[in-house]
Amino acid sequence: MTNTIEIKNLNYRKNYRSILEDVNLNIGAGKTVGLLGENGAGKTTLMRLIAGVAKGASGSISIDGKDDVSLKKSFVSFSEQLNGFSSSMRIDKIIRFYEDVYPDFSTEKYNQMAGFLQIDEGLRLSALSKGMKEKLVIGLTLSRDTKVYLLDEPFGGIDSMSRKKIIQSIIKWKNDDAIILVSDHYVSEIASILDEVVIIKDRTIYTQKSAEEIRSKYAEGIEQYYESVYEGNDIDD
Ligand SMILES: Nc1ncnc2c1ncn2[C@@H]1O[C@H](COP(=O)(O)OP(=O)(O)OP(=O)(O)O)[C@@H](O)[C@H]1O
Repeated sequence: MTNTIEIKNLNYRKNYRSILEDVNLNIGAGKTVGLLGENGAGKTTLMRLIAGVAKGASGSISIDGKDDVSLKKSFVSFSEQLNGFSSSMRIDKIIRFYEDVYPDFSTEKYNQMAGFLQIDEGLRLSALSKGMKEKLVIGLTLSRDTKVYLLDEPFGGIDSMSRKKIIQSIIKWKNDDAIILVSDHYVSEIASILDEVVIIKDRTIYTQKSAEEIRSKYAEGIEQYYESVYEGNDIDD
């Protein structure tokens, strides 16, 4: 199988501080991967680098063998927060913007998700709660047809019923060969759909393991494994 995301010797500094060091990571086509790490570990930074939003790293990040920033925009759908939009903008205008900017954006797919996201398109951004904004970001991100979806801590403010529905829709709509990388501090709800787990610790990729391997070693599953890594007592080969 081809490696759809291939990261080699990636180093990134910001304001004279090292943020990521010697990151090497391969993610195969079709995988749903949990990117875990404590606050400030570098999850968002790594996603911004993969999406081509953050620049200035050394090393390489290629998607389907191509390391070209302009192509990344068409290959990667990244759940950026809606900071670029004015808070007085109406949701329907934001959706029209996505339709114009991303030729792969499917309004039909968005409308299907909107059924359970229950976001009134007539509202202005400023009228949305934290959880409603997060739902909108997820809906917009997943409604594109791309090779890679990056969901950065997507569920923080979302109630558990909606989380479950969103997770079901991820399974339903994901193309077989698309990659989903989803970051979080804890994983209990998404654990069931993960094929692999990647943990960032000490500015680098501490481990990448298949979810199956973790489940076979840890009775309580991925959450327990993640905690044991951070407590420094993971059972390893
Ligand atoms: N614009 C910036 N300028 C300087 N340092 C930054 C900037 N953005 C992030 N950092 C630093 O980079 C490190 C990684 O931050 P990042 O946001 O990628 O972590 P994270 O794992 O996503 O954290 P969280 O779970 O809290 O969102 C942190 O130490 C943070 O202070």
